[in-house]
Amino acid sequence: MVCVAHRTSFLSSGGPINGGEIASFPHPTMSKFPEVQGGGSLILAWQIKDKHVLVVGGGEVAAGRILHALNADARVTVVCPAAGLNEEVAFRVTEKQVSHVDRNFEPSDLDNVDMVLCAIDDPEASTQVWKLCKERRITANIADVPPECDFYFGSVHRDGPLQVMVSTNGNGPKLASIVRKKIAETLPANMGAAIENVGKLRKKLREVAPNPEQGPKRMKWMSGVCETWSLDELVQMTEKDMDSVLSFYESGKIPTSEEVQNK
Ligand SMILES: C[C@@]1(CC(=O)O)C2=NC(=C\c3[nH]c(c(CCC(=O)O)c3CC(=O)O)Cc3[nH]c(c(CC(=O)O)c3CCC(=O)O)/C=C3\N/C(=C\2)[C@@H](CCC(=O)O)[C@]3(C)CC(=O)O)/[C@H]1CCC(=O)O
Ligand SMILES: NC(=O)c1ccc[n+]([C@@H]2O[C@H](COP(=O)([O-])OP(=O)(O)OC[C@H]3O[C@@H](n4cnc5c(N)ncnc54)[C@H](O)[C@@H]3O)[C@@H](O)[C@H]2O)c1
Repeated sequence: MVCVAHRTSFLSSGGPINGGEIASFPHPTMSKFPEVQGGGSLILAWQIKDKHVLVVGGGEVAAGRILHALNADARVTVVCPAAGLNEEVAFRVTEKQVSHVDRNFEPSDLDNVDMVLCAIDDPEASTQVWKLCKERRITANIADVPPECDFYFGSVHRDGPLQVMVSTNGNGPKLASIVRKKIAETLPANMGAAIENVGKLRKKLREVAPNPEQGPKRMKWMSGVCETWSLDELVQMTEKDMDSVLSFYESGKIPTSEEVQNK
């Protein structure tokens, strides 16, 4: 997941203050704190693993929703007459990647459901699904009906543990897809692999320094490694290298890749 703002360097994250300068604020409306820009969405990385997602409909849009939910390890049930399933959704049913209820939606389908994704070509029925979800306080997205969405989908680039989501907040979904492709083109091909290795290293570091009091030192050191090692070096980092890097932690030193290789 990419997070644009950084908790300790928000001043340089493109707010109203140029270049992160904290000198003086002659303009009365200027503040040393980031300007609030309402009208956005709260972009989160929803942990839906093992939760129950109900997908209403089995067409092309439903197929996309199902893939997003499965990629997040959710348990997915699709309610849709078998005759209405498109090739991809039918494949997921045959492969038992999803459970299938072979009929039109019924209110009882909402029992024990954590999230509803509705993508049907029947506006009246989908508004009914939305109303029932709200009565039962179930989080829902009705495809293409912004006023009937607790959240919108976005255009997603995926590379291993990395996910980059682009939202235009309902203004232009096609443009979201174009911006996503542009962003993806600028990323190095090995970004996902580098992130995987950093994930492993962080896990090992927590084993070496498990105490909460170590938190600030641990985070500072980990950030230092990410800044010191190039992406290619992070991709090449072996388990043995990781253990070697970790042997420097106690001293606070951040070794370069060469220092680790020569150790
Ligand atoms: C990003 C993406 C994610 C996904 O669905 O996975 C997504 N729509 C995608 C494609 C797409 N959707 C539409 C077109 C046709 C061209 C066009 O109209 O532009 C295309 C292009 C195509 O198909 O290539 C039609 C459309 N969509 C919505 C409306 C209703 C309205 O605007 O009022 C209408 C008009 C219906 C009409 O006119 O009748 C509404 C929504 N669509 C959203 C998400 C949410 C806002 C996201 C944002 O603003 O960033 C939101 C609000 C709610 C939601 O559904 O969650 C996915 C691209 C994935 C990718 O390729 O990477
Ligand atoms: N947000 C987006 O990205 C986006 C893009 C294109 C279309 N849409 C919208 O999403 C909806 C679905 O589009 P599609 O292209 O997947 O349509 P589609 O015609 O391919 O699929 C509709 C599906 O809904 C099923 N269905 C209809 N009534 C049902 C009911 N009561 N219960 C269960 N299943 C039912 C049909 O059997 C079929 O499987 C449409 O409203 C469309 O406008 C959204």
